[in-house]
Amino acid sequence: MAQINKLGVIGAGQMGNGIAHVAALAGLDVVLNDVSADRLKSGMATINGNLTRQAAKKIISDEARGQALGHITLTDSLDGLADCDLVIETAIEKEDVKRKIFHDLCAVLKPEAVIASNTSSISITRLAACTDRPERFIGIHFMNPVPLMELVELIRGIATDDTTFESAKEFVRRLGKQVAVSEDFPAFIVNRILLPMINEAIYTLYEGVGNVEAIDAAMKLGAHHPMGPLELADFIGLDICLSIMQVLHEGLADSKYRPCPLLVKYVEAGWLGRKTQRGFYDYRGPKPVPTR
Ligand SMILES: CC(=O)CC(=O)SCCNC(=O)CCNC(=O)[C@H](O)C(C)(C)COP(=O)(O)OP(=O)(O)OC[C@H]1O[C@@H](n2cnc3c(N)ncnc32)[C@H](O)[C@@H]1OP(=O)(O)O
Ligand SMILES: NC(=O)C1=CN([C@@H]2O[C@H](COP(=O)(O)OP(=O)(O)OC[C@H]3O[C@@H](n4cnc5c(N)ncnc54)[C@H](OP(=O)(O)O)[C@@H]3O)[C@@H](O)[C@H]2O)C=CC1
Repeated sequence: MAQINKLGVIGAGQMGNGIAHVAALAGLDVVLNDVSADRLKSGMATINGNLTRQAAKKIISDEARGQALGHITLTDSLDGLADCDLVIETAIEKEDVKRKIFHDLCAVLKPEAVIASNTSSISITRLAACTDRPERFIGIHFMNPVPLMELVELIRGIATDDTTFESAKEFVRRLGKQVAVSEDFPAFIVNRILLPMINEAIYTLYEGVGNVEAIDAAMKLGAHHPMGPLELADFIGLDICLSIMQVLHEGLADSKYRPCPLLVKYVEAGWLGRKTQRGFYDYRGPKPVPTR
């Protein structure tokens, strides 16, 4: 089984910085890549902030915090990932963007390295087919926020070999997370169940059954969910929610997965949730205010 010592992470957004955070804490060398130098800087600032909070709460020691930061290097070029043992792609949930990344990555990455995608919904078999190593390609799907969530889904493509699967399992265990194995179907397990629920909450808002506050309170207090579905949608990112619903709708060809027109409208407005400071809530003031 291939030992993973050096990890590459493509995309320094909320998932990329979370994966870099937990891998560095587990003692792996991490190279974090993004197309934008500003994104790399803000990703690193987020990691630093989250590690500092964990140290302040005595979840980790100051020494562990310092060591983790020392394990992370930044690069704005895929060449910087050439000698990684495993590279996890965490760019936006658009298949054409991911395909281009894998095409360019394969040209520079050592042949024995494993490539993974953190995609929320896209077929692993299809992504693997655009690489030079479908047998060493796998879905490693972390949950958000990565430092706090226990689960990682592992998804084998049709060609993924046993060595790659076992290495990925060992990697996830080393990060202290639990594995759930999913077959390669649209949106896998967690999002196959979670996203239709969120989409239904948006329909509930669209049809005027309740307002934002009522819907979130109903599910928090009435079903004991830690976050209301609209608050959670803002947290995930409304662009990501829409992409997942589109993959479910197209992949399963069932109208029950039709993305709510209100979700489409928010994304078209650029109101993507927390990351753009506006979604079902407006985050620009001292406390989130419902937008409906
Ligand atoms: C879309 C996909 O493909 C798949 C997905 O990921 S779907 C999304 C899955 N995730 C969820 O469903 C999350 C649902 N929410 C929760 O479980 C909880 O609200 C939560 C775990 C996020 C927060 O827990 P909570 O009990 O509400 O506590 P809360 O007080 O808000 O936060 C606990 C601590 O974690 C911290 N925290 C939040 N995000 C963090 C992060 N990224 N890194 C480190 N710490 C973080 C909080 O700041 C807080 O610390 P302080 O008390 O020092 O402020
Ligand atoms: N949000 C969530 O709750 C979860 C998301 N996921 C999945 O993880 C992936 C990332 O999501 P998330 O972190 O939320 O998204 P973000 O939008 O927060 O981050 C994506 C990052 O990738 C960067 N990026 C875009 N194109 C490239 C490229 N060609 N090369 C390198 N970096 C690039 C973006 O830069 P820029 O902004 O400059 O374009 C941005 O920094 C998606 O596939 C998503 O479905 C999985 C689990 C949970």
